[in-house]
Amino acid sequence: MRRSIATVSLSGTLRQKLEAIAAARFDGIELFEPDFISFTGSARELRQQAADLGLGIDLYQPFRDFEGMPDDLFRRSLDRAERKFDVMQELGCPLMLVCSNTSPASLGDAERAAAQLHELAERASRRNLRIGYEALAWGKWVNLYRQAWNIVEKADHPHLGLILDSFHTLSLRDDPMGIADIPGERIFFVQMADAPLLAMDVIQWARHHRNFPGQGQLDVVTFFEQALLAGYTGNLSLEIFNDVFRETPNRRTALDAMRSLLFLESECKNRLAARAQEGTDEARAPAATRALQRLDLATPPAAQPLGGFSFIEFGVDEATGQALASTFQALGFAHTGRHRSKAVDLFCQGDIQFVINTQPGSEARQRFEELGPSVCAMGLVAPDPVQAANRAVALLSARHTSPLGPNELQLPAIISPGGAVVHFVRAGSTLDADFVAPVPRAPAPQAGGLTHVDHMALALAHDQLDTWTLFAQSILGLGAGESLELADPFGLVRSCALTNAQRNLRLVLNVSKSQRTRTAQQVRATGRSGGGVHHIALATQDIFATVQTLQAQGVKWLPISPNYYEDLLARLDLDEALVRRMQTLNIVADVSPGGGRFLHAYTEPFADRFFFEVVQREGGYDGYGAVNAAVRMAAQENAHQRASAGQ
Ligand SMILES: O=C(O)c1ccc(O)c(O)c1
Ligand SMILES: [Mg+2]
Repeated sequence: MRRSIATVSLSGTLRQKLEAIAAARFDGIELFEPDFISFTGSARELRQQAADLGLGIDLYQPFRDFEGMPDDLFRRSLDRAERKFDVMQELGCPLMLVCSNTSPASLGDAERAAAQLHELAERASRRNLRIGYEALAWGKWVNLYRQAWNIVEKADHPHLGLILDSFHTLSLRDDPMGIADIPGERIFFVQMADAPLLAMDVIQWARHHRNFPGQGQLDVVTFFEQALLAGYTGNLSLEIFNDVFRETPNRRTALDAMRSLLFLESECKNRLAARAQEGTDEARAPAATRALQRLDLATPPAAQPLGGFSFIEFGVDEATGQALASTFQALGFAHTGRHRSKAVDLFCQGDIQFVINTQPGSEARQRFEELGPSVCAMGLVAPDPVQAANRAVALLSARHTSPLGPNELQLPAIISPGGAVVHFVRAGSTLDADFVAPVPRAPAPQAGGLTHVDHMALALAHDQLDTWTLFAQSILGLGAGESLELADPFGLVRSCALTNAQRNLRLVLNVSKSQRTRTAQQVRATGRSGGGVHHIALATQDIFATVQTLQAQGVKWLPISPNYYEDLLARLDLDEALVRRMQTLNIVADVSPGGGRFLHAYTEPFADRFFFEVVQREGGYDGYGAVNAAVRMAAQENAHQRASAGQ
């Protein structure tokens, strides 16, 4: 299919937008009229620039408030259209988008609307142009694709067809299932947009909060599959009005855009293949088969069920490495290995492997120079690591190869947004082969009963959230969970959780909505890349024993206000003796309606950057203790102020 994107979706001047769109290998653009009006060159020059970049100008949009007008206004609009047709011919653009009328002057008479669109299509046909009619969710009379299709059918002109936009249909919770019954050749264009579910006015939602498929919560796969079942073979296009995209570097946005289309195509292809084979849907099976035969939908290697974190690697300098090693040992990690050929150390506890990399000149070290102490790489368990990396590359991740020492294994790896390396490793494999027994630097600590990494939380710059969400969904196969706003003493932090179906790989993405929160300060401190690890949560089956043991080894737990425990007693039906024990150990709690319970405690931050959390999940608890985040952030701020005052 031809892949295109509306110019409104990206930041920059029109010229810069075209360059970013071409670099991401799109076939064409939807030219958003305001972008053309403010363009400094002529239509012919734009046509040439686009052609030089290998881009077609596939759609001119939008043409507003046309159909269903009183006669005098209709005549004036025809003149307006003829002028736009002149421009389109100069641009070499074959199709105009007419969106449903929002004018108070318009009349709700479908016959009139059809007759007027017929006339417009007739005028367009004289110049070999075509008209596509789109239902806007807030059109005065026409909001639904069925209404728009009804008018297109009535108008009955070969140069008039329907334009579908997933946002308008799905935002109104209209049923897309009827789309498959529309003749595919009468659908002239399909615009795709996803969006988070927000309770707000639909115009505001549409003009500020759309995002790419795979970044939101609308069922865009079902929508697009319906168009394919209808027999649609035209453009697969993105039209995204998004306040953050307007300021995000447009090369990244364009790559995300292409990734989202490849992902959408492959998801639809899987659906169609299932429909064609299973015989579960007799009525649609032939249409699914035809669509698969006709279309060259993207086919990345299949998604795999990833396991959890195999290892997490920290890139630091020697001094920070020493401090981190002490922290790990206090947390009950044994120093089990020294790398054969590099300044790299391995610390283990349960199934957790932490790596400290201080190798001068290494990428880990470069990352430290750029970001400060952070996670530079991680290993994720995959049934077939090579295929997992190949899927990521097919979905536009950069492949990563590291310089190998003697006898070292090359793990398939890719670069995640922001630059950390993601390695894929087989279940049960360890890093031991690359490491030898270290010279003991300190008496071995007592293990703290930590078993595995429960989740990793990242602090991201605000324009990285959508990029990360798409990466996590399309490449790591995670699904979006709760998205919450948490109150820091100096502003709100949005926290979005993602997890896989097996619940053994969990990520939390934090973005500060204020410039003044600790999260925002940490993100700023990481410089250009904007973001890094925020905290790492480690699981235990006995948090009381763990916290006590680790405290005795020097771990400093974040002090929680006594008021918190009084509130806990009032709020939750917890045993008082239990709560008092929690209080002595600074353990906090959450419960879920289904009877699940979450007990957790936070360490004081490491180097003012990230912290560790110890967590105990019980009874199917599936969240992250977000109710306690405000208390945690206030406690961190108090600790920070105390530390600053003490200096
Ligand atoms: O917000 C708008 O006005 C607008 C214009 C054109 C479109 O295709 C659309 O989906 C929305
Ligand atoms: Mg649209």
